Amino acid sequence: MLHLDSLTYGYDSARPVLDIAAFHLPIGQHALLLGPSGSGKSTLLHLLAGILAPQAGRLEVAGTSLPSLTPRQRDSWRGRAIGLLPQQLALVPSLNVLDNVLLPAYASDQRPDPARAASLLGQLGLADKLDAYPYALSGGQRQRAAIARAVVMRPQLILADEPTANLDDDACATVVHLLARQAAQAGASLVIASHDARVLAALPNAAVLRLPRARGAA
Ligand SMILES: Nc1ncnc2c1ncn2[C@@H]1O[C@H](COP(=O)(O)OP(=O)(O)OP(=O)(O)O)[C@@H](O)[C@H]1O
Repeated sequence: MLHLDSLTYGYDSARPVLDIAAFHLPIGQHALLLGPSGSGKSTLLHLLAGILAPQAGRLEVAGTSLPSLTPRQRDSWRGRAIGLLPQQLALVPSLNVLDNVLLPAYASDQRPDPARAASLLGQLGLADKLDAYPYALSGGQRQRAAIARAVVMRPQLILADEPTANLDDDACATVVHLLARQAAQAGASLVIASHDARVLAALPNAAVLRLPRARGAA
């Protein structure tokens, strides 16, 4: 599913943020990117999603070598292959919950499937919130809507950025298990970036990639 070798990335070419010798993840397995703040977890998720392009090294995701794609090809590939659960959930305030979940289809020119979106929202306990707007949801409900949006297109890989930040222990375990279950149902692998050790306890079989503290960081 993932093949990373000699992968480097820096926002400024003089100072690499990431330098990964090797990391390989078999299909269907889950991975945790662990590391302190500033170690490059979000940067790596953006590389895996094809939002950023590496400066050097091998980066293969679900059989596609990302460095060989143009930015436009990466955008189209992302729409088909990747489900993203960003740190700031990024629900669109002017769209109701159902339309927020259908957004990845509109964004990638694919046919929206409202029945599937509604069914996912039902599984996530939001059956009565399809017409609600994000402002009228609790934080946990917004997060579940964002999980539905991340899996609705049956992506090969789901990328979740700090999904448990600010959650208590019970809610933390619930969110990790929801993500893992939805990934399994969609036939997807799951990569969670986190500095929260509780995520490891909730997903004990995941492969772990630990990113070192950034050089020069306190
Ligand atoms: N767009 C950007 N331009 C320049 N530098 C950036 C940019 N985004 C991140 N950085 C820098 O890259 C480094 C890694 O940031 P990143 O957000 O990937 O870390 P992180 O491990 O996800 O941190 P956190 O746990 O705090 O979210 C940091 O030093 C950050 O300041």
